Amino acid sequence: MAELEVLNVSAGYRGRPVLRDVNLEYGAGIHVLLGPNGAGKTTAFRVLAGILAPFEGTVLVDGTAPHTHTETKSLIALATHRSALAPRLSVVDNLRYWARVLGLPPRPSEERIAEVLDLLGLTDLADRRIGSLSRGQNQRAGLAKAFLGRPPILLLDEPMSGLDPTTTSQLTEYLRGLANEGHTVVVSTHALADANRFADDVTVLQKGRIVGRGEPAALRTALLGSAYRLRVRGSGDMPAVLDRLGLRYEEQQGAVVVEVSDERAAEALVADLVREGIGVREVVPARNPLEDVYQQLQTEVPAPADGRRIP
Ligand SMILES: Nc1ncnc2c1ncn2[C@@H]1O[C@H](COP(=O)(O)OP(=O)(O)OP(=O)(O)O)[C@@H](O)[C@H]1O
Repeated sequence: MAELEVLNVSAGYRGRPVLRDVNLEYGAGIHVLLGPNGAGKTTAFRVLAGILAPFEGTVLVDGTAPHTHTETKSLIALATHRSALAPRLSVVDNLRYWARVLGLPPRPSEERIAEVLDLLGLTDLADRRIGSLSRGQNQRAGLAKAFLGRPPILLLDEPMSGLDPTTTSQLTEYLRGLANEGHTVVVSTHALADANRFADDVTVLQKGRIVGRGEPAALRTALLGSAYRLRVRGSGDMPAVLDRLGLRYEEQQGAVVVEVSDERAAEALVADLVREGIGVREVVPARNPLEDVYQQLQTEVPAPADGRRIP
């Protein structure tokens, strides 16, 4: 396990800041980085990986900086849409090259190469030149390279983009396994449903600043207040009961969407409905809380937050 710390980091290009005063600490788990186009996610990954030096502040992995310590940098693998693989070499020869760079011994490295090829559905494409692959296949080859040396810290910039649903679900299962083994996995994505499903916590970046961090539902509450929308399906005259309870609701496609303050209020609502003789068949959040967060980002800039998790 490795701890990744980002302390008061400002960074950017040619003196122009993109990231401003970013503070984060990441340990074992799957950490999702969310933010609109241009928010600074890729820049953050380049800084975390030790590739782009910050203007101010420090990045530390278990106490040492990847920007100045090669051994520390080798604890981190970064996968972006530019896989940095040699286009004229085959997939397998690229991986053999990187296995040598990583210093993996030959026999186990051939086994490991076979494993990552299989994991990413590349076994049949092993002898194809990188330059002849489709975008999704190229993306998979870049991920295979990142996974090869089992680094304690994985930084994956939009790893699911361009992947088919089967590969996406195999990948998320693999990432969960790594996180359970103690790896630190940081993933950026625009796929909110995926993020909501696999994130241990979400960091929201907007215009280079962290504006929130936490588990998706907690983040939504912290950024948008406590309104929580539930889709309730049940028997009986639910609208009349909701009127009596003084709750705001709207009817949608055979269900009622009710606004309550938080999860505890949702539990109280179910108890009230049952007490009123309504047979509740289904209670689910009306939509992914991250969609609310994302939608809000399009309209206003929340106050900056530090990178600590919202409990
Ligand atoms: N090499 C570079 N030189 C100068 N400016 C850059 C460079 N790379 C990125 N930028 C600028 O930095 C800002 C943040 O870009 P970045 O790629 O980090 O955003 P992002 O959140 O990853 O976006 P997306 O979701 O579109 O991938 C943008 O304004 C971008 O134009």
